[in-house]
Amino acid sequence: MSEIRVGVFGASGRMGSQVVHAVDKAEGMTIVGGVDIGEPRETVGPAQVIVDFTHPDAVMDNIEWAVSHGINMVIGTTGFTPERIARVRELVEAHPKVGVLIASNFGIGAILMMRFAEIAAKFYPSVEIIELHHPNKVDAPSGTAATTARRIAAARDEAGLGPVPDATVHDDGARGAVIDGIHVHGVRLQGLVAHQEVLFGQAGETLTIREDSYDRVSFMPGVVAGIRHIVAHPGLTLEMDDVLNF
Ligand SMILES: NC(=O)C1=CN([C@@H]2O[C@H](COP(=O)(O)OP(=O)(O)OC[C@H]3O[C@@H](n4cnc5c(N)ncnc54)[C@H](OP(=O)(O)O)[C@@H]3O)[C@@H](O)[C@H]2O)C=CC1
Ligand SMILES: O=C(O)C1=N[C@H](C(=O)O)C[C@H](O)C1
Repeated sequence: MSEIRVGVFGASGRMGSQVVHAVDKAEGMTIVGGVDIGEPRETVGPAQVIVDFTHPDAVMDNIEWAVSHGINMVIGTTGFTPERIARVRELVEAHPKVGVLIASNFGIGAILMMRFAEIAAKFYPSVEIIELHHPNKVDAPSGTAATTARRIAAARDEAGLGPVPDATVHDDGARGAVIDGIHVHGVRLQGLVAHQEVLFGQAGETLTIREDSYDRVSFMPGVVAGIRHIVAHPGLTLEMDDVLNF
């Protein structure tokens, strides 16, 4: 079988450079081009899959371009609101042969953390998220924290839990951002890479689910699995649960 031809948007970035290396080493796929800001996207023209780790301000335009050129995408760039997801859904519906995978985190521990948090959500009235990242991160709160908050909120809704009872806000941001009713706190600190804690509480007990990525190499098996998945799955795939089959 022929190799999957992979292009990378954001190829010189912290993540993009790791992706180039990981795809180069992976069996059954090969790098056909990399693009950075200001460079022509046509460079990756022969690609079957484009991996995008660029910037929340750039990613929607990149998707419009790739999907309209019939190229599948694996997207790790963050900044996806429900409105942005709806637009991507429209695009892939208009190009039914194309697959787009959007995952806010490709690390296995983070994928499990989000799932575990979703399972725990219905058992605890109180919940808060703390995300901790390197200081050069462009966005806050992180995509992982936003996705976790939305999934927890959906699980709470489904279980008939009301709003989190501890959400008093009369301060200068000390209680963090609020996403779908869930408080999210962002820490930016030299020495960190990517970390998150989800704290659950009820009378007399807490549960903390924590994941730490110490090196961006931790995201690479997920990216490679995403590339293999998307060439066989047209349409929109959100997050890694279906890719990992759980
Ligand atoms: N889903 C996941 O598992 C992970 C997601 N991320 C997300 O990935 C994104 C990138 O993170 P990171 O690699 O740390 O960031 P970097 O700033 O290190 O890399 C981004 C790269 O994209 C380039 N770039 C910016 N705009 C464009 C564009 N329009 N076309 C092509 N290239 C462009 C930048 O170029 P220049 O430097 O010249 O601006 C840079 O080389 C963020 O949204 C981050 O949150 C990060 C880690 C894991
Ligand atoms: O910018 C990063 O570094 C990361 N971004 C993603 C996010 O915003 O959740 C994934 C991971 O946390 C690393």
